Amino acid sequence: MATAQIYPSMLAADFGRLADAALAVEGRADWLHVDVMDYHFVPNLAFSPDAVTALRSTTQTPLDCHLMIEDPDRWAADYAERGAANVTIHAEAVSDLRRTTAAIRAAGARTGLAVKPNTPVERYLDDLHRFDLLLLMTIEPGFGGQKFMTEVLPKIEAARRLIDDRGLDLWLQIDGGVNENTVEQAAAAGVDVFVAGTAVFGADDPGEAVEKLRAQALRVAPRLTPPASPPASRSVGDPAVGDPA
Ligand SMILES: O=C(CO)[C@H](O)[C@H](O)COP(=O)(O)O
Ligand SMILES: [Fe+2]
Repeated sequence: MATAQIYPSMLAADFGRLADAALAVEGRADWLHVDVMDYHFVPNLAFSPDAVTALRSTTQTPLDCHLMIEDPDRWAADYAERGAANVTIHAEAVSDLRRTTAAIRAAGARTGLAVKPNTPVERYLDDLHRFDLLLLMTIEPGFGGQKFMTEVLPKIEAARRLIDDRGLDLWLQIDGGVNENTVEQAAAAGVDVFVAGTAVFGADDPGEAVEKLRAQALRVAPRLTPPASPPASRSVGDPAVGDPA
């Protein structure tokens, strides 16, 4: 059993009112997803370390940093030191996976491995035990508001089987195009952590949008359970944060 978790992506928030956006989902969102982009790994630029520090001070919700940068070996630990509770690095960008995951953990954060839609998970089988989270991109990274790639669904199902068969302690996350029309397919395929930007911050009531997405996932996936305690009553460092039930 695993907890169904919804992570609103700050990339879709109003950049002039980021604190308000974070507060709009506080107590409803499990974590906040923060996309870090460097104009090199992806053709877009977002969320410096200082922005993470600032966001960290405005919300109780744990931060999940998704590093879409050319040199995660050099910068990943800094995001953990700035207060990210999870730092995810891209398989296509990392050079020294063992050292970089160790540095992230030493700075006190969980760590995730992200793969683009065409990157096979099988390539990293021997390293999966170093991670807490596996992120399967359901769009080509770089921009929000793209269409969910349904062709990734078999990859999600295969990853779910792999995690279960090997007994890996790994949350399975997807990112890109998650909305009311796609969340159920993904949940049924085996996802437990759903990043959603446009579907949350494009809604009239972002907090309610989070609850609706979680309810949809729970409806179709019996393996998923609701959060053990309301996200509002938890804090970073609390072992209950997002723990599988
Ligand atoms: O990593 C990302 C883009 O590379 C974002 O997390 C993604 O944009 C989420 O936004 P949406 O839900 O609108 O697709
Ligand atoms: Fe992301």
